[in-house]
Amino acid sequence: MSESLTSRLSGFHKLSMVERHEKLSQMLGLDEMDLAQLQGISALQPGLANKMIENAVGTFSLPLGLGLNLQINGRDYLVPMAVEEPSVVAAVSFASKIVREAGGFSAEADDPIMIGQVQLTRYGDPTEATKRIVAAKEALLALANSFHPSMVKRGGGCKDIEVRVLPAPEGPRGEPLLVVHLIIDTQEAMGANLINTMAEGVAPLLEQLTGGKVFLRILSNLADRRLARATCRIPVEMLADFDMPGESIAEGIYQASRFALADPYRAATHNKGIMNGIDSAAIAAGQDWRAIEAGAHAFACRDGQYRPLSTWHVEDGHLIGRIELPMALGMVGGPIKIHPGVQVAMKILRVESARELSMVFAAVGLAQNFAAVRALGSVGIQKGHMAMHARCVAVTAGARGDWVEKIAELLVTAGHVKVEKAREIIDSLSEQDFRAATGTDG
Ligand SMILES: CC(C)(COP(=O)([O-])OP(=O)([O-])OC[C@H]1O[C@@H](n2cnc3c(N)ncnc32)[C@H](O)[C@@H]1OP(=O)([O-])[O-])[C@@H](O)C(=O)NCCC(=O)NCCSC(=O)C[C@@](C)(O)CC(=O)[O-]
Ligand SMILES: NC(=O)C1=CN([C@@H]2O[C@H](COP(=O)(O)OP(=O)(O)OC[C@H]3O[C@@H](n4cnc5c(N)ncnc54)[C@H](O)[C@@H]3O)[C@@H](O)[C@H]2O)C=CC1
Repeated sequence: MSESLTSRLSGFHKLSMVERHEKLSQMLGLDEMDLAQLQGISALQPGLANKMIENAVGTFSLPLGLGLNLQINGRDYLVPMAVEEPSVVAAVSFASKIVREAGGFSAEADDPIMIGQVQLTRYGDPTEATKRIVAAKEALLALANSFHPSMVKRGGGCKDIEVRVLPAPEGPRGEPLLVVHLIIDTQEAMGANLINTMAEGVAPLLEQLTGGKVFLRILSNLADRRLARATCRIPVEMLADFDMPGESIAEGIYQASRFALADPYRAATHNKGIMNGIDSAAIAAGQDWRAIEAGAHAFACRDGQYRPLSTWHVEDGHLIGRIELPMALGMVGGPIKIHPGVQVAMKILRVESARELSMVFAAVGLAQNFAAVRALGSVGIQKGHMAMHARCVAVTAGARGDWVEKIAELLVTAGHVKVEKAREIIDSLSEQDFRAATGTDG
């Protein structure tokens, strides 16, 4: 495995899957088991699936693609992406190709600090209850850490206690809410289970200190102390395309950013585009993508209005993009060391820490967004997206084998990417071609 591996794999998408495997083997030293995993031959076995979840009746597959061309902080990354939607992987690779020519992404991530919440009720006077909890901070920290001494040895564990008094919501009980936050360094883990253990562990002492009653004890997915950020800076002239000057493309991207900043209806779609990339990478890398989603959307409305997670503006002849969002990821825990597909994905990703993984995901999100808003602000999304979606349309209409590409091309040329059109094309084929195209020639 070479440190200087390049993610710039021009024409990778034109290779057959076998050729792509050969290329990956050469570059990353993947062994036969890894390749068998990619080919689905040694995919997640039912026996293991039965240990992972309840009522297991089988396993479920998704296409796995490789996001290419990514360069972050001077290092190249190949990003495995598990996703069912056409054009997502192409879009990340496309955007990353432009950004690397402009110097690549810069990214950074906070320390892995998470929040565990304990909800206290019937505590009496909130000021007095708060005072007692704050006074017992050292005892609470020691108690929390006693449930995970190995985390403390690693340099993590519960680092601080905060008390929040929140106004009572509408309803019959008028008591303000008293919420204790455990501020926990989870090191290389996403941390949910260990945080929950600590939150449950300190609850009896909190009840004893305040005379109150604890109800919920659980982590917060609004991981706003564990943010990842990525930026890119592209000379405007590099954006020229579709017979349009770079200035016009940059203007379209800037207008997309303004639209999303002003309007939650647009911001939701803008952020969906970002999550196209992040979720796909998260699924492949065995991360809890519901936790990432929940954190991202809660963070997006932190000032009271739902806003975009990324912004774009032009400065000194450069298009500047920025993204910032919570990123609670792990290199250990959950399915990460168990799922065989995740093992291969991690070999391909070559990240050494949860922080590094967070930076990669942030850059993937920004790349995905760049590709979408570049298309949306110029020729529209359908041109690039529908060209790739045409293959799914052809399959839906009954095409099989090599005929899928042929029919997809005919659909794009006809400018009519619809199942009815694909059926019409298939029905118009000679009997021999029809049989070949629909896989019914025996
Ligand atoms: C689709 C492209 C990339 C085509 O763009 P293109 O101009 O045909 O690409 P190109 O031929 O210039 O190729 C440049 C690079 O892109 C990659 N690439 C190019 N083609 C392929 C391919 N077939 N398979 C794999 N990779 C591909 C590949 O890395 C290639 O480098 P090369 O290998 O040539 O050195 C472009 O039109 C694009 O980025 N469109 C946007 C697509 C998009 O955003 N899709 C997301 C789904 S839509 C959605 O759900 C979100 C949305 C839109 O609602 C979000 C929002 O509203 O903000
Ligand atoms: N609201 C949410 O997001 C919730 C998520 N979950 C699930 O919890 C799981 C994540 O919980 P975790 O506690 O992260 O996983 P986990 O319960 O598998 O624990 C990870 C363990 O790895 C060990 N470890 C070894 N080396 C480590 C290192 N260098 N740094 C840190 N820990 C190290 C620690 O003992 C730690 O407890 C995910 O599967 C998630 O789906 C569970 C409940 C709620």
